[in-house]
Amino acid sequence: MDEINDKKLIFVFTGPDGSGRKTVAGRVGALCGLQRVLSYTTRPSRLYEKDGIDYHFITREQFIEAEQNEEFIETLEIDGVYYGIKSKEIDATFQQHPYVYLILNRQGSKLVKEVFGDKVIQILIYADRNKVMSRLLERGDTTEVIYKNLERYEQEMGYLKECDVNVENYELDETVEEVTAILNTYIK
Ligand SMILES: Nc1ncnc2c1ncn2[C@@H]1O[C@H](COP(=O)(O)OP(=O)(O)OP(=O)(O)O)[C@@H](O)[C@H]1O
Ligand SMILES: Nc1nc2c(ncn2[C@@H]2O[C@H](COP(=O)(O)O)[C@@H](O)[C@H]2O)c(=O)[nH]1
Repeated sequence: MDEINDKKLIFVFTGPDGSGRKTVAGRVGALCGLQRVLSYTTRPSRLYEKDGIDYHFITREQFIEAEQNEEFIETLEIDGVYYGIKSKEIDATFQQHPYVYLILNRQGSKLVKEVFGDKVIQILIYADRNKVMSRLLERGDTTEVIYKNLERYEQEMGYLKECDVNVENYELDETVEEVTAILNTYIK
């Protein structure tokens, strides 16, 4: 266990919605041996999403109860939808794996950095607005969801300079290769 405690690192994938964070993080995570800690959300699942894979989908009442019990390390509200990561799940994952990863927006990434300091590596994945829009359309998101996401584009991109790593995601295989090579420099 001491060996895990010495090595433990949290890789936070951030960046604009639709830039490909989840796809890149999933592939890099598998290649680098990172374990994902999933967020909880009160948002209804989208057609392509699965409970326990993309998020833990819970009711607003369940979220509020967990929040009152101080179970979340941080929470986020966007347009009446709540998101959060449970501290206990980060701790439990660290009992088994030295390296975990999270997918968070700018606010969550910043807060996790404040809590865990230099144990946190922030990786911003990005693509231009047009790419984001076309990928989300192809994924089947509604135009309403896409326009809501794009409203946050500049804000999320504005975090680029504060991240340890930033990679443009155009050719997926190249992005995965580049991010994997960088993350391997952090993993001993
Ligand atoms: N380099 C790429 N080239 C083409 N398509 C990609 C690339 N990277 C990701 N995609 C596709 O773009 C879509 C959005 O990717 P993904 O879900 O990983 O993004 P995200 O940033 O996690 O977005 P969100 O937070 O909205 O779920 C997916 O359908 C994914 O398969
Ligand atoms: N700070 C946090 N941000 C989170 C969390 N879970 C997801 N997110 C981010 O929210 C937006 C919107 O997500 P969507 O899936 O509804 O499009 C996106 O940037 C996510 O990465 C969390 O627990 N904390």
